[in-house]
Amino acid sequence: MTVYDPAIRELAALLESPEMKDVKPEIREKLENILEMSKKRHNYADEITTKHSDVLDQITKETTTHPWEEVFKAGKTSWIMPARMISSPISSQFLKFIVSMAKAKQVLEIGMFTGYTALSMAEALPPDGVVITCEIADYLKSLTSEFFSRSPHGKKIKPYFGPAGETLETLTKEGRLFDVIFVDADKAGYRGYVETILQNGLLAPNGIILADNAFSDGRPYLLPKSREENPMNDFNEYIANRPDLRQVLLPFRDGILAIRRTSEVEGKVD
Ligand SMILES: C[S@@+](CC[C@H](N)C(=O)[O-])C[C@H]1O[C@@H](n2cnc3c(N)ncnc32)[C@H](O)[C@@H]1O
Repeated sequence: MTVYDPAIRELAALLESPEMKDVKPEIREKLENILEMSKKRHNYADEITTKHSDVLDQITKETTTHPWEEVFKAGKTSWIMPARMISSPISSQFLKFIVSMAKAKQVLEIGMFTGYTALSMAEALPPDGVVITCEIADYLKSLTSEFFSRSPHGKKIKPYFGPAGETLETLTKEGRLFDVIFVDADKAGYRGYVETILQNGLLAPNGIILADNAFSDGRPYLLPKSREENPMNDFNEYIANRPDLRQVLLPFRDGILAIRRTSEVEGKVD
């Protein structure tokens, strides 16, 4: 289980630390209970949320067991891709809700990895719907193509390989318009991606942008707020300070910042 809340990680570390040896047993027990309650809350959300499809389950398991370190050592990737980058059943279900509620036909994803969220969103689209997903790592071409071939929804997914900034320019030239945009790639790139999306008119009327990892493991509210050291805070504040946008930070897992145009959120009166 990935723990995203730094307060819980701190508590777990404290319980393992030598400082605990002088602490009264009843206090230790209370602290252990607090940690347990947090795990139970997390597990309860997983239990109650609708389970993901069999193919998404296979992708999750095979991503976890994939030999990422060997692949890197063989020079096939430029870094050891951490399996923990894959999203969870809760995020999968949430994305499916948004795509279906938006009656989306055109979806854009920035950051495909092993295709878990791309396939999740494809599962919620009508037969003529499309998920365009951007990915920089060529190694993932054959892996994801094989994963997508296992699902009837896989044919709705069109991966574009290369740096996402360049792909956004290509998509602009192609005259694309997206109803739902899920941003889940390099954190330092988020601000530029969203600026390009809005400036180049890639977001359809009534469209929504969802930016994953808005909490970035606690960095935005725990680290100094400079742009270089804290790109996720820089992005979150940039969005929060734009009067033409409305946003809500959904505090589940590592946080998702949902963004819409102000004119499409604020109601009118006669
Ligand atoms: C967090 S993972 C995406 C996880 C995926 N959305 C999921 O939930 O299963 C981020 C991915 O973005 C890719 N990436 C990083 N920088 C990128 C860039 N500049 N352009 C395109 N893709 C990039 C990485 O290679 C990685 O596969």
